Amino acid sequence: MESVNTTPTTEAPAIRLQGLRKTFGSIVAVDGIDLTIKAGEVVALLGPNGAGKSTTIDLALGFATPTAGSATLFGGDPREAITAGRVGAMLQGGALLPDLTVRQTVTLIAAAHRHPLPVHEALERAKVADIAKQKVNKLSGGQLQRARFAVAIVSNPDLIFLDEPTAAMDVETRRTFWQSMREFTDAGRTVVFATHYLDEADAYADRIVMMAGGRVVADGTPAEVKAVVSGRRIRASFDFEWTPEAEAELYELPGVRSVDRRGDVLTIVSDESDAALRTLLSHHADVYDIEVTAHSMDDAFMALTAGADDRSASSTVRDAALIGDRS
Ligand SMILES: Nc1ncnc2c1ncn2[C@@H]1O[C@H](COP(=O)(O)OP(=O)(O)OP(=O)(O)O)[C@@H](O)[C@H]1O
Repeated sequence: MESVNTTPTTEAPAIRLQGLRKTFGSIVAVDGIDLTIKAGEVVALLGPNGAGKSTTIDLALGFATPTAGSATLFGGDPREAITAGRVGAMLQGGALLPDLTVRQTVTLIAAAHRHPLPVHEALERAKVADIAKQKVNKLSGGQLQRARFAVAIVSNPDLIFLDEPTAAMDVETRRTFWQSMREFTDAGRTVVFATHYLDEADAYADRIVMMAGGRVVADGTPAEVKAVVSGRRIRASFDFEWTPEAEAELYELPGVRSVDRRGDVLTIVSDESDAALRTLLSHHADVYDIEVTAHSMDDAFMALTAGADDRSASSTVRDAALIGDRS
């Protein structure tokens, strides 16, 4: 009788980067990154231009050799995972053959894999079934991105890397793209995507890894990253006379961090926004058009990536909160 090994195995992380570093001459593109991404996580890689996002993805895929450190996928060499069809990628500038149709392109890639999705399924999932007969060189920028997504998923990968996948997509196409991504990840697949659209990261990622100057400056859930910039913003129009005394009084409101005035609009940032608003209204019952908003991902991005080039950036949200507090 054949023996069956029923011992449970601990699944290796989808991605493990250890002490990862890459230099190009005197340029330090990636400056010592330690990152573990578990299977099933949807991770957004954020950071300003030149932060090292694309280089990190290239290193994780084994497309570039690290100057120091290591990158593994599912506990092994990235090239093994790629050969096994476990990894799909949509990279910046990844070219497709111009004279093939979308269907021919996806069919060609499917043939190179052992356990591909049926071609019609990949076309439907990427929402390109309607343009399957169109030649690649006749596609618009947004259509081309969707075709490249079909190519990335046809191997039926467990892990997918997307480098600025929605660049060149209009608002509606972006929405449709993320809907198909969400359907695709419902099956527990791991996704790492780099983007400049902070709203996308906020809406679709479980985890945000923010990079600046080749380092990780924040790593946490979208809510944790946004919480780095503490307080809420109260904005209101006012009619009262703006005097030094009136301004000083506003600084006495509970939890106030800042007071700003533009024309007849007042902005107060407070850690105790409910109490601050109540007190404000008790002193100035006539303020109107009141808005209370949480800080946005844009605010967190600005606070976390500012001054990263001085290489003093920290590596966790907790530490990064200090950067936010000081700014
Ligand atoms: N092949 C290369 N040769 C020389 N320098 C490079 C190379 N690739 C990247 N760099 C440099 O490494 C740094 C990081 O670049 P990278 O493309 O990884 O950043 P990024 O965060 O993806 O930026 P973007 O948002 O603009 O795509 C930059 O200073 C870039 O100029």
